[in-house]
Amino acid sequence: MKYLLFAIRHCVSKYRWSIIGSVICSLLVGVLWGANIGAVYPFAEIIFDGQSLHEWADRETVNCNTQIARLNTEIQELQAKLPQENDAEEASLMKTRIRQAESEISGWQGKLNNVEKTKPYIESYAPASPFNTLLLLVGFLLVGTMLKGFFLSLSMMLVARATQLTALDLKHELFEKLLDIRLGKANISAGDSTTRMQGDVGSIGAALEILFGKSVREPIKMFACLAGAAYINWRLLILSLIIAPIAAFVLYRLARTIKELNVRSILINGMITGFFLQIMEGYHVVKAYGTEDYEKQRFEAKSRQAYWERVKIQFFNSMVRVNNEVLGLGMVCLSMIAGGYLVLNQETHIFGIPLADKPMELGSILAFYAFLIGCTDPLRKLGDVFGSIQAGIASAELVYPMLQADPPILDPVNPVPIDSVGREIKFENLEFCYIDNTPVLKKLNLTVRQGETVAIVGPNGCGKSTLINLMMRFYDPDQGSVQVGGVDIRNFTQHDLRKQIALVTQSTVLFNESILENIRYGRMEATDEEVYQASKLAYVDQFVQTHMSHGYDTLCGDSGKNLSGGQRQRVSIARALLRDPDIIIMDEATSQIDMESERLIHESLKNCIAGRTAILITHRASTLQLADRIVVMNHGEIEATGTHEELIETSKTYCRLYVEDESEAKSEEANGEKRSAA
Ligand SMILES: Nc1ncnc2c1ncn2[C@@H]1O[C@H](COP(=O)(O)OP(=O)(O)OP(=O)(O)O)[C@@H](O)[C@H]1O
Repeated sequence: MKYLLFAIRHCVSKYRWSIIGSVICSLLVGVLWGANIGAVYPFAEIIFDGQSLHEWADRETVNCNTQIARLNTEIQELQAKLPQENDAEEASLMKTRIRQAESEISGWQGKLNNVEKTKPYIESYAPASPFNTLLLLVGFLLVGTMLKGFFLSLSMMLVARATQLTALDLKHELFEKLLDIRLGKANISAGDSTTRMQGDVGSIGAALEILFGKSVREPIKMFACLAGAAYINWRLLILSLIIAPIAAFVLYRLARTIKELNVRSILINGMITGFFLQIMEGYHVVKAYGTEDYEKQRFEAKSRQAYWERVKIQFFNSMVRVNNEVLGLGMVCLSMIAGGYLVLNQETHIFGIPLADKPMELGSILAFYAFLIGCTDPLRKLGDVFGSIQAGIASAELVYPMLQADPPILDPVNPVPIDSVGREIKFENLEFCYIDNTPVLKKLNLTVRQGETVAIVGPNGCGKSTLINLMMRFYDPDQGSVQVGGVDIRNFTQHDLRKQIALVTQSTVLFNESILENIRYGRMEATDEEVYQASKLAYVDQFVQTHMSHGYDTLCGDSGKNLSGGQRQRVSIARALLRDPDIIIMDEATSQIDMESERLIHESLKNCIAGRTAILITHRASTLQLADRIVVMNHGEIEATGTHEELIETSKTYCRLYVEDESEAKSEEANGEKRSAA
């Protein structure tokens, strides 16, 4: 509940007028609900007795006075007899009877006072004939019901406004947070993020809507009925409520179980979402390898697990309803037995326990039952929504810790302005591991001078991309530092740092936007003209003009699937060129580009890296030619540094990579020639 309280607090503090308005409306609904039920009394006592309100008031005045006089006489007689009574037991009975009679007198007196208080109003406003009194009551019921409906819908609208806006705020806050906390080693999967954003925020919104709606309205209605019942006979009401603590305990136990089941169900759903996203992403691999049945079975197994959790939740939710209905019925049954006994025997006590000031009339006991039955409807409605509140509590327990988590990569309190330093990049004694005790970088030292172009080569998995991840501050090193201009990059704001860098990643990430917008992502404020300029330099313009039906407005599709691998790479390079950065980082940027494009791009790359600090991770000999220096990495360490010729002589790893690469290139060239000859 602690976490849902954060959402409640937000809703109350930010949308307080809607909440206050809805509570006032709910109060009016409750009062009108109780008043409508209370109309049973005049129907039973007055109308169906063939009287008007005037006659009823007169009759009641006479009746109360008669009863008070009768009881006074009885008391006087008993008091007169008491001194002569020698039998102690008899004397005690007489004393008890005197006390009962006194209590009855106060009951009749109370009723007399009420009747006398209402009499002037009845005389001024109430119709004189019984039928007109009936019409008045029916009119009162109709108007009461219509007003109740009006205030009910107003309350629902105000609650929906406040709670849905709270859910919206939460969604925005979570989106912003997710943009920060997926950096570093925190392992928050796409499935979990999606479930938090889609399902859980909705579930919190629904729980708030119930909490400020039904959970306020229904207890008020219940309270109005209980107040009505207590007004008629509070002692009988307490007797009726004797089973309430047991029901409350059962409810408490059920609440815990339902919440735990909801947490489990949400986690399983997160897993299913993650699995589903993965299958949709790797759809063509599934088709190509014919693993549809295998994936179907895996999906069915996970869905079945989720199904069982839902079934269990529904079972316990139904138990809540049963519990509430048993409570409501138990209250009515207890009051029926006790009240029936009092009315039928015209008694005020049961087993010596006083349950009424005066013997109850049929109208009073019928109104009392009506009020208790009036309580069962809110109880049933509360039972129905109880599960949704528990689901909201469970969702809040998953969403709020995420919102409150510190981003793994933090900006410094007093950042150094990045413009005040040079652009030399230094990796100093760098150590890093993704998984504990599995070092990926081992005391790595490397300096890239300002304006220098360094190519990094090395076998798969040796840590080249990790180096880039640390340079971009997607992760912070375990030991050592990455420096720009001699300053540890942790002293710059992340925004400032990344603004100086254009990154072209291994897997080209494009969004399902137009080609124009995908390129503009490099610098959001760039004009169309600047985008076209960068496109020409990266040879995007070439294929846009010839292959794209809607030119630069052509959509790239999910993850850029409407473009070929090489085209995606070129869009990505255009994006980096548009950024006009001080530092360029390319991770295998040219791997998917055909030979002709590669040649042209290299020309533009040459211009692009001129005067800039550049790190190129590549295996391609042609790209290596752009580098001032080549660094060979192996097993998370720098194995050798030098020019191509030097490394051929000094580095076995480089020699192996380069020779393989060269022979690969040659065979590609030969294949190309064969194809063109054919
Ligand atoms: N997010 C991650 N969690 C755990 N281990 C990771 C993660 N990313 C990379 N690794 C591991 O770190 C090691 C270095 O990976 P890295 O991507 O830096 O290699 P690389 O030199 O860029 O390889 P390649 O040439 O194949 O791109 C690998 O053994 C890899 O399995």
